[in-house]
Amino acid sequence: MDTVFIRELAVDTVIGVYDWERAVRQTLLLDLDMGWDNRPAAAGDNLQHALDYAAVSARIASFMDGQQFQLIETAAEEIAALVRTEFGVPWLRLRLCKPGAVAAAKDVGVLIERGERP
Ligand SMILES: Nc1nc2c(c(=O)[nH]1)N=C([C@H](O)[C@@H](O)CO)CN2
Repeated sequence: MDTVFIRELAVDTVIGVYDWERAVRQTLLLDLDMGWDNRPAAAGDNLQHALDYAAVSARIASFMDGQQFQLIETAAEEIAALVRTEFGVPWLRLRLCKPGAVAAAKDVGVLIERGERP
């Protein structure tokens, strides 16, 4: 199984458990590794057989634009389900970061793996 990946995708959304967070938009950063067989796309040099990272990125950004999750755990779970269902991704690893959430930390977030890696 090959991988198609996205690094540091910035998505703006309403996210957080505190009152002030319900009234602002914040930026999350997302790293995504997606299992995919890249050989058919390479053999035909054809995007139609590829997992289109641009389409995945745009869909995630559009989805998160309209959400108001409290926890990044929930956001990560929903993004993972969307990518697996809509793009037919059998396995993924998603790292969702909320930079600045803890002033003394460089970064905080969650890392999840969903699906089976063939
Ligand atoms: N495991 C988590 N811990 C915390 C979250 C979260 O989403 N998952 N969120 C917050 C607050 O919203 C925080 O980001 C505000 O700075 C606290 N802990």
